Amino acid sequence: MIAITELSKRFGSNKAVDNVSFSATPGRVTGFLGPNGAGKSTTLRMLLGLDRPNSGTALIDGVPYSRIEQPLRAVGALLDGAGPVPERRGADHLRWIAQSNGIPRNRVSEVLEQVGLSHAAKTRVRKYSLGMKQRLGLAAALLGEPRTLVLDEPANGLDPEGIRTVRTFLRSYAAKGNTVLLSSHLMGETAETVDDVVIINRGSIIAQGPLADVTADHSSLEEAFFALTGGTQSERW
Ligand SMILES: Nc1ncnc2c1ncn2[C@@H]1O[C@H](COP(=O)(O)OP(=O)(O)OP(=O)(O)O)[C@@H](O)[C@H]1O
Repeated sequence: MIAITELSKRFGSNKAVDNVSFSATPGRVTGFLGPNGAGKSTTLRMLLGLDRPNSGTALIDGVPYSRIEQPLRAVGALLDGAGPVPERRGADHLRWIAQSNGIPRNRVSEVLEQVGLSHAAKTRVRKYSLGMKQRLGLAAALLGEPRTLVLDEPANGLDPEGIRTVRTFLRSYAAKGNTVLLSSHLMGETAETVDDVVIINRGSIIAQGPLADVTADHSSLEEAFFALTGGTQSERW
C-alpha cells in the first residue's frame, strides 16, 4: 500500500508538487498520469526517498522508504537516472545488484526471462537500445520480488509488443496482491493497463479513482483530462 498525504515540494518559487494526496492499493495497478512537468517524477522521487518534501508524507506499507529494511526486497523502482555502467553486460549488472542486496543469483535469469531479455544477457549495455535498457531497468526492479513496484514512465522506449508484454506482466503482478504504481504522460496507452488513475496537472491532483469512474462522462481518459483542465486541442501532448 502506498499512501501519499499532503505532499508538497517547491523548487524556488515553482510549486512542483502542491499538497498532493493519493493512495495505491494492493491488487491493483494505479496510473499516475499527467503532462510533462506536471510533478510526477518529483512525487515518485520523494516516495523513494530521493528528494525531501517541504511538507507531507509518502509511506510504503506504513513507513517511509528510508526506514524499510532490505528495500529492494520490498520496493522495486524504475526511475530515470544514472542507469547501468555501459561497459557491463546486462546479466552482470543484475548480478551486482542482487549480490549487494542479498538476493539469490538465480533471480537474475528469472527476471531476464520475465522482461524478454534473456537473449541479450551477455550483451554489453552500451549496445542496448532504449527499449532494452528500459527492460533491464524493469528486471532490476523485479529482482527482489517486491510487494510494491514504483515505475516512472515504464513504457518509454518500448515498441508496441514491449508495451503489451509489460502491460500483461504488470496486470498479473498486481493480481497476485502486489501494489503497482506507474507514471505516464501517455493517457491512451496507460488506460489499457490501469485499474485506478490519479491525474496530476501543474503540481495538483485534479482527479482520482477507478478508471471507469474518472472516464465515466467522456469518450476516453484523454478527453476526461482535457475536460478537467479546460485544455484545447493545441495543448495536447
Ligand atoms: N531538480 C529540480 N530543480 C528545479 N526544478 C525541478 C527539479 N526537478 C523538477 N523540477 C521542476 O518541477 C516541475 C515538475 O517536474 P517533474 O519532473 O516532476 O514532472 P513530470 O510530471 O515527471 O514530467 P515528465 O513527464 O516530463 O517527466 C517542473 O516544473 C520541473 O521543471
